Amino acid sequence: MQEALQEARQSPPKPSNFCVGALLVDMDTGEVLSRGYTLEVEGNTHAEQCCLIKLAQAYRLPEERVGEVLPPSTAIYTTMEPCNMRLSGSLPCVDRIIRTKTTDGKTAIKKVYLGVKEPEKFVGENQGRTKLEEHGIECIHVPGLEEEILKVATAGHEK
Ligand SMILES: Nc1nc(=O)c(N)c(NC[C@H](O)[C@H](O)[C@H](O)COP(=O)(O)O)[nH]1
Ligand SMILES: [Zn+2]
Repeated sequence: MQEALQEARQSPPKPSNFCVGALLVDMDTGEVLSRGYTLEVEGNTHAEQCCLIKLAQAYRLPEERVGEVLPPSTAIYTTMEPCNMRLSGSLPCVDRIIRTKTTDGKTAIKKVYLGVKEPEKFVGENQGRTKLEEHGIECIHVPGLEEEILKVATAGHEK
């Protein structure tokens, strides 16, 4: 989670979203497969989305096929819980995580480690965790960095 927070610190602050950082990790080997932060990839991109896009690009695949190159027991560490609705209308990260299907039809991402729940500033209560759990994806809150994560996440918000 510390490494994800390091990523978040690189995100350009904006009043209309949160600065978030994320890592994709192979749980069997501990290898960091990809890392990203909000707005890293061009467009209005989220940290989790950037991790998936960058890995897909490395394999010359579109993001929606990234599940084909993810190990079967992948975890995503994200400083803020994945979004389940976005004001911009872009596909939420919960759906991007769920569609990382491997060839056996299961999701490659099995665990989501999150630093904080999403503050109810933009879209009210984030129901993402329920949806992830319904798809057999375990959500684990990693305590201890909440204050720092939120300070970084809201850097672009008016004081
Ligand atoms: N988990 C997560 N990772 C991010 O990288 C990010 N920026 C958010 N932010 C959640 C917030 O709800 C949305 O940023 C707003 O709803 C605005 O939506 P857009 O980002 O413009 O699509 N959440
Ligand atoms: Zn998102």
